[in-house]
Amino acid sequence: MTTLTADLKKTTKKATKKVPVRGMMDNVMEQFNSAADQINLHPNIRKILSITNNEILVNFPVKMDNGEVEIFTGYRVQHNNALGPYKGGLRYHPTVDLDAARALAMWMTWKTSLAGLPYGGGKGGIKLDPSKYSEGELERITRRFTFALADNIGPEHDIPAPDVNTNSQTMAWIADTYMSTRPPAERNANQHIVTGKPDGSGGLEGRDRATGYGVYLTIKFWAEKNDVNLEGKKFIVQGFGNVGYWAALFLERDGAKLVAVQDAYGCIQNQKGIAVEELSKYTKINEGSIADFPDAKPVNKDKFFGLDCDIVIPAALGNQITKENASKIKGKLIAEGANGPTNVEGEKILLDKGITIIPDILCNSGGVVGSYFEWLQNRNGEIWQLDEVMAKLDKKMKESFNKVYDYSKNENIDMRTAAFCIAIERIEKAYIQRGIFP
Ligand SMILES: NC(=O)C1=CN([C@@H]2O[C@H](COP(=O)(O)OP(=O)(O)OC[C@H]3O[C@@H](n4cnc5c(N)ncnc54)[C@H](O)[C@@H]3O)[C@@H](O)[C@H]2O)C=CC1
Ligand SMILES: O=C(O)CCC(=O)C(=O)O
Repeated sequence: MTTLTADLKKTTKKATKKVPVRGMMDNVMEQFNSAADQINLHPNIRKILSITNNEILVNFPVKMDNGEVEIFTGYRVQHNNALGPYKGGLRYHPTVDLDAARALAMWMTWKTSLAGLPYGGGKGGIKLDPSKYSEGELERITRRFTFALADNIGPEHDIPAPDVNTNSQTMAWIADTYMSTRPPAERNANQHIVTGKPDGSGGLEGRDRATGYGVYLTIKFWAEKNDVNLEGKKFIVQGFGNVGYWAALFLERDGAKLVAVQDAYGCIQNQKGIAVEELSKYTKINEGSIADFPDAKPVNKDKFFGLDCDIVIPAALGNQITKENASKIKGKLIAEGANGPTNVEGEKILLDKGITIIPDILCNSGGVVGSYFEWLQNRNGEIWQLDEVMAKLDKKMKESFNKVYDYSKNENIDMRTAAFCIAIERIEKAYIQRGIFP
């Protein structure tokens, strides 16, 4: 008995000593609370925004190519809809869980608010590694997931979009499945149930490049404000998918030089420059991977963020820049293509070193702005041209960038806190105008 108690005590002591791993929710909540303190947010609104409105978890069966049935778990978290329907992507990745979906949904609320869109925030996905499934299996998984979610999403209620490991094909399957669940006369009026569709099926020309273009624009705007010439500037990109590829391409076209890339399969470097289109062509014949690209040398992935460069673009997953690697970063500017790539501890180190961070909710907001254009296009029965889309995107990104930049200078705070303050103040105003808190 004594021994058991002593053992229990030992275990408890050990357990309390253990350093907890920071989840994505810890980060988004710390970011939110520090902005809420800055603007002295109404306590009732702080309570509402600290929690998600709805959390949908679905388990659904799908028949695999070998005839066996596998059960998948999908999520859709709807954080807040004070400004309009929930909006945000669907991610297919082994790290998808409730904590990740909650945090990503919250970031969407701030992002859509900051961008001045009539949307709230949502996010979701399926916990799976898509590389383990055939195209046919992924189609059946997507259709089953859509069917399971169908009563909880809608073109005026919650509008999904692409994210990690989902693309225009995934969105086409979702649109097709969702529309088939509606009465025949209403089917075509539901095309805006998802954005990021292929441009032959209601998609918007330019949505494919919208996020990466927005990342590039925010870097360009920052460079202009700070008298920096992008010509010859070296940049590194983590993630060479939709966001990383397009951001790199636009930066290269402006004279900057891609010198290192990391993806899920490898990490490569060439200080003389890596040709973006050549690397992209290579990934298409190499199962999506950058590994062993002939015109670059492999690098240990733990060295990636410490490589010599001027600009760092994390464009893969969350929690990548942390207290373990932040002090090694040599770039003077971080442009967050990914959602939540820098955790709070990593950010503190970067800010102390005088490194500027263009925060995710501003930097990668070109994607959801493009999605808004697609949604309007579908709703109004229009077809927009590429040059028109890019010009409108440019204008929207510039407005957001200037708002955040000026707020940050006026209040003497970092750009993330400034972006959060602007986003939260817009939602606070909506609640107060509605008279919820007389
Ligand atoms: N697609 C969009 O329109 C938007 C995406 N984002 C964010 O941008 C990020 C990237 O999204 P997409 O480019 O759409 O995804 P994607 O699926 O097209 O590409 C993801 C890339 O990240 C790489 N990657 C995955 N795990 C990695 C790891 N552990 N280490 C290094 N690289 C890894 C993959 O190999 C791939 O190159 C995500 O954080 C997403 O939430 C943000 C706004 C909009
Ligand atoms: O295009 C959208 O609706 C949202 C894209 C997304 O998931 C994001 O901005 O993180």
